[in-house]
Amino acid sequence: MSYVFKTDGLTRRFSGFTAVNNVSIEIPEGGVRTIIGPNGAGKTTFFNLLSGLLPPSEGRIFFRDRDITALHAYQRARLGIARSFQITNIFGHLTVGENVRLAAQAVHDGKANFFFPGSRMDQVNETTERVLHDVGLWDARDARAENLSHGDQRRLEIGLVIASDPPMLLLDEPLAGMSPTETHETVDLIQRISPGRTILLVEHDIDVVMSISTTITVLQTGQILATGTPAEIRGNEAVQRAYLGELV
Ligand SMILES: Nc1ncnc2c1ncn2[C@@H]1O[C@H](COP(=O)(O)OP(=O)(O)OP(=O)(O)O)[C@@H](O)[C@H]1O
Repeated sequence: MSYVFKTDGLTRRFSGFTAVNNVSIEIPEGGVRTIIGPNGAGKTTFFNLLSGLLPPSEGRIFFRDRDITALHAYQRARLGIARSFQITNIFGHLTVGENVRLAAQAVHDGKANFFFPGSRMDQVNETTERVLHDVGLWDARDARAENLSHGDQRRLEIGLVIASDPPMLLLDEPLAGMSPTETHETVDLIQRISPGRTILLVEHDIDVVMSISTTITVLQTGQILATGTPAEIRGNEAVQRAYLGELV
């Protein structure tokens, strides 16, 4: 099977505490894979290991057959592994359009590049426009980013991530703090940008998880408890005992 990510015995310890414990997983190309689990199960640590924010204590990580274990986060980003950073990436004093334009410009060399030929400028303009439409912020393009609602800032953040057209997106709790309307719009956005990409999500909203995921992986105390379709996970007794309880 072709996979985007494969981990082999991935382990991360913090001063003797094992947050991710010997996780071996293959994430196939395409679809939405959601990681769920109780608080402290190791979901964010697992994300940080995949995106290169944290080095593993043990184990290896492969991206499309390439061993990326030793690569830095920026090197992984250049391979097309994009991760959202929960608004911290947004420049509040710039407009929404300027934020997206900077992300579109930064695509090739990993840093903002203000000097390039006209043909590249056309590409940047095109990408900026497409992303603003994709994330539903075209009408807000001239607003300062800091004046957006929380939900719109989260959507802008997703826009910055997709500006580089990455094949692999890691979204850590993209719905956190959103109103029901914002949640609905953002779920819709994730579904619209998912064709042709692999999306890896950490999400707590179990209704959203069940409706949006192709496959769900359940982590518990740093280990994989189960992997399956939403229906399989819903019907899994071990998962119900450990986590879902009366939620489903
Ligand atoms: N930098 C760190 N130093 C020490 N312990 C850490 C560190 N990062 C995470 N941990 C611990 O590792 C465990 C897993 O944390 P992690 O944030 O990965 O869990 P999570 O499943 O994402 O939880 P939540 O759903 O609450 O966000 C927790 O017990 C946490 O306290």
